[in-house]
Amino acid sequence: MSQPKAPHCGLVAVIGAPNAGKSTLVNQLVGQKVAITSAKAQTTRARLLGIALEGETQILLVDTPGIFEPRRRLDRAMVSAAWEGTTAADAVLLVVDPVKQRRHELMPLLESLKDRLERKILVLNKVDASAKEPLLALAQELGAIADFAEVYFVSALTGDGVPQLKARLAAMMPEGPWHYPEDQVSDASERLLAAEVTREQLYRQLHEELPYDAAVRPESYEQRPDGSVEIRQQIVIARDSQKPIVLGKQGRRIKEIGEAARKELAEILGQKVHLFLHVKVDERWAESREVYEEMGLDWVR
Ligand SMILES: Nc1nc2c(ncn2[C@@H]2O[C@H](COP(=O)(O)OP(=O)(O)OP(=O)(O)O)[C@@H](O)[C@H]2O)c(=O)[nH]1
Repeated sequence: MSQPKAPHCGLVAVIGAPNAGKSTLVNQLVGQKVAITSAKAQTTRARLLGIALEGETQILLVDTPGIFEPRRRLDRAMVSAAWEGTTAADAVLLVVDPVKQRRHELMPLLESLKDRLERKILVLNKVDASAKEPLLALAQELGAIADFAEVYFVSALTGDGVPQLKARLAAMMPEGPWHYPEDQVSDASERLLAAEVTREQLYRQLHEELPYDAAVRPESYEQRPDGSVEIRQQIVIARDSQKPIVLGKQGRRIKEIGEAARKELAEILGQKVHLFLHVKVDERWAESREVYEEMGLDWVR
């Protein structure tokens, strides 16, 4: 792998309450879609890493799942993945939505930041949707709880303020060789990314009808000689009664989900995509080690 003359490389952990805009910010910092964003909270299950480049510096971003009260095993695994990603970081970004502050989720995060040695940066996001004065007051209030090295006001959506944040992050990264080739923006395998895209469509199209009880498992991912890619995935649901919801009348719903995911994938991968979806009922999927590992999560007791 070729390296620049004076390479710098470091890790930045991105934490925040669900829906604060972490995925959107990572995408904006990287400059293209890597992490999957959605209006529904807690959708980030797999740990995806965004890689941002700024001059000779590579910034590795750990986009963590929303941290919340863990109940099921799956939830505990998400929380553990979130924190695992933040242990050896060179900086921690706390992303806050100043409008919907979700204090019950924000406060424990702020508390836990107190003991952390990394450089802490407060990012007040969504400035496009909030008034200025309360923002300053909020920055002061949160700054009194955890000791932030810096505060940034950004809009991850429009990109406002993000270049400044990125330049500053780059300046904090230690000297060291790049970990990834220049053209790589994510270490998530394409299989996993493809499953994330389908899962996002599943949630987007089924809204509240199918809360968190579904997973998308990658089955196969094969390059065809004609330059296209054939992707097979399983939509795993917990109950038989959910099958008609996913399939829709005469299979129309799953067809639409597949079509939207296929289009998006073709765009991201830059090649023609053949996507095959199958629905499988597995009552115990949320307790299955295999499903966890496929999603890039560790199995926690
Ligand atoms: N107006 C506005 N909306 C934003 C901004 N950043 C993110 N959003 C929206 O907020 C919602 C949540 O954004 P995500 O990036 O998915 O949030 P997240 O923190 O990764 O969420 P989890 O995966 O649930 O932890 C989405 O609907 C985004 O479009 C912003 O700067 N301005």
